[in-house]
Amino acid sequence: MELPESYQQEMKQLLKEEYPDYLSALHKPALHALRINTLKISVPDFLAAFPYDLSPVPWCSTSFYYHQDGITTDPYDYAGLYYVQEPSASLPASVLPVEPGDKVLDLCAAPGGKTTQLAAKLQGQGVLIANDISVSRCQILLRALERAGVKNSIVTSAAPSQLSDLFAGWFDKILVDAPCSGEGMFRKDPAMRTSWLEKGPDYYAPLQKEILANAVHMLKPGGRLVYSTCTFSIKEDEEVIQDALDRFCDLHVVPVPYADGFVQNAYGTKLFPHRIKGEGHFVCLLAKDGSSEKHIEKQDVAFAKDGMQVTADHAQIRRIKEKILLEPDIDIDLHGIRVLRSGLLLGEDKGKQFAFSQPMAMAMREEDAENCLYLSRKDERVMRYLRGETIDIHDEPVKPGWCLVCVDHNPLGFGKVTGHILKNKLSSSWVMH
Ligand SMILES: C[S@@+](CC[C@H](N)C(=O)[O-])C[C@H]1O[C@@H](n2cnc3c(N)ncnc32)[C@H](O)[C@@H]1O
Repeated sequence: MELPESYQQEMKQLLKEEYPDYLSALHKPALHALRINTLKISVPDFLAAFPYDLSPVPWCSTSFYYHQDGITTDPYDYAGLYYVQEPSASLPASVLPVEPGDKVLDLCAAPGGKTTQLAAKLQGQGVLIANDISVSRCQILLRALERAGVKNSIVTSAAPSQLSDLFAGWFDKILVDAPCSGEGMFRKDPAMRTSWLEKGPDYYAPLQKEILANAVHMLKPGGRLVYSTCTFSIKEDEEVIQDALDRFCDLHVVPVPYADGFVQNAYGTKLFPHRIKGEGHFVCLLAKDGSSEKHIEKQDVAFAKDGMQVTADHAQIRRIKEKILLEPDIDIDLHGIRVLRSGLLLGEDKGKQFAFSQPMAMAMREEDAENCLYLSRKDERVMRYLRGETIDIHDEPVKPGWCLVCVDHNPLGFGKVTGHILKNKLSSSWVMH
């Protein structure tokens, strides 16, 4: 589909002599990137082990372009070692200065690309509230957090106005990756051009202003907030920031580091597909005046059973019927808010036996298990295990009973060893099809 006429006029005004370059960029293929999950593996260790060609995305130290197929069916993807993320989408969370121990809110979080990036920055310390108004999209978000091995998140599905007073002045860092008209997606997803005609900047701008105002209300003095969109419209970007600056006199814009091709003004940074290798984004970093203190907790063993353990920062064990969860200990009563998951699901306690959950395996490190089966990524048993099959044990030194199955030292899931057989304990919804 052609670009909508009124959009063409807006972009001509915005880009002036660069407009033809923008148009020709729309005919080039979209670019693909993956972001290494540094909650599980360091960048050098991942690059040393991963067999595909990767090249760095200039504005995000954990993001890399890839050019091959097969990335989304690789065992390392299954192990949560990376997340496939459009290159320019890695900028917002990379400029939010999240530190371990922070209380972080991702207000429009689903499907979870930026949430998992924020969780990696927290390194398991502090708490991450991941919210999205759409319950169905929250299910995808929850799975992304589980696969990434995140222990300290709470997934809620609420309108920002429902959270605003409850969490007034509570968060150190907030990401508002707002719903938008998606102009930056026109190359990757031409269907966005049709939805732009139905819901364009005039539809989204009032919604974005309201979402951002609620977010600022939840930010601590001294806190930082990123507002981002994947659109170029001044109405949805600069004018939304101006509205927040008009409403909150203790708010100001903070410059973000420049990378080649960025377009920067007093409101933020724009990424255009003819200037950078990516689809397009707008990012603004805001600071609230003042200062606040926080302290980092040390990680303790929080749960241990049958030779498997999970460590956590400031967490408590909670039982909901048979389900056992490791829950971040926050001082806010979430009664009345739809909570899809609070913390990490450890497993189900059925009296005589305890069944470990797949999210627990994803949140463990090899040293958290007394009994591990180590498989190399070249071993054909890796894919058989991921397909839910029983696998043979060769001469690996594993003991009978619960066992953590690892690919190159990275946990994939549980099994139970009897003799020379490993019975597969992947739950059906995690089996690779
Ligand atoms: C751009 S997407 C977020 C993408 C996500 N941050 C990521 O990186 O994977 C915007 C999200 O805002 C949510 N949304 C729509 N209206 C909303 C509202 N009024 N309040 C909060 N979230 C809203 C949508 O469901 C959608 O998931």
